Amino acid sequence: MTESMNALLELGELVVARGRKFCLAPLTIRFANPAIVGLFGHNGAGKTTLLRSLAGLLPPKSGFFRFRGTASPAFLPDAPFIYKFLRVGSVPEVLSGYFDDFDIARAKSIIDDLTLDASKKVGDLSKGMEEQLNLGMALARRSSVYLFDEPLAAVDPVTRDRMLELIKRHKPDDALLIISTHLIAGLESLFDECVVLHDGRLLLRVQVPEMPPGGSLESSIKEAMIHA
Ligand SMILES: Nc1ncnc2c1ncn2[C@@H]1O[C@H](COP(=O)(O)OP(=O)(O)OP(=O)(O)O)[C@@H](O)[C@H]1O
Repeated sequence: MTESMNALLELGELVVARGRKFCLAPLTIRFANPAIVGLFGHNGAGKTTLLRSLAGLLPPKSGFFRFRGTASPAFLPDAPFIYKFLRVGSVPEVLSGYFDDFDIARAKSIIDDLTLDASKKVGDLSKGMEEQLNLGMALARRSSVYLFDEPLAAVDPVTRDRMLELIKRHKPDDALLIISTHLIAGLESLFDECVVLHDGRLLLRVQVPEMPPGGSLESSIKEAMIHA
């Protein structure tokens, strides 16, 4: 097997158009190893476009992406995807009908971890609880690639920490997780690497463990974005 075929995710000269004005420039990136990758960039940089395209929801104009084997990615969109009329306790059973790779036992244990009331309707959860449920159910899929679009945008700091714990506990060790976010401070310990987009182009890719001693991830990313 060639090195290239071994990558968990590989993008080759990927171009995705969004509307008439925006285009992800040809993106060539290879994610060889399991990791948690932060996807950064200013509003409109193309983060959602990239993740939706990798999730199979926006066709490439040209170029390619491929996952290792026949894996399909577990995608968490930026708006809740679980029907609000469902009772929390019935969500694992229902989602297992949608996703072949859904792990009902893991989903139930995540719901227990979140101490959510199984008899409540999803629509009656607070916004933060609903976000946690959606994140948890995306993690309950058995995939080698997880794509999470801004899961931490609308939650308070305590809920955010619980969601980070959930990710650390339930992300399979051998999987790649790409998570788009505007938050950098406080998340440094989560990321193995960071990718920054600017106007659809790859502006920066940093391996967090290779940062110079005393170097701040936040200032490196901000510097790159300011001088782009
Ligand atoms: N449905 C759409 N139709 C046309 N253009 C769109 C659509 N959605 C997004 N765009 C455009 O695509 C570009 C990239 O948007 P995208 O949502 O991918 O950026 P983003 O980095 O996720 O931004 P944010 O941080 O604000 O979520 C923007 O110029 C945006 O205006």
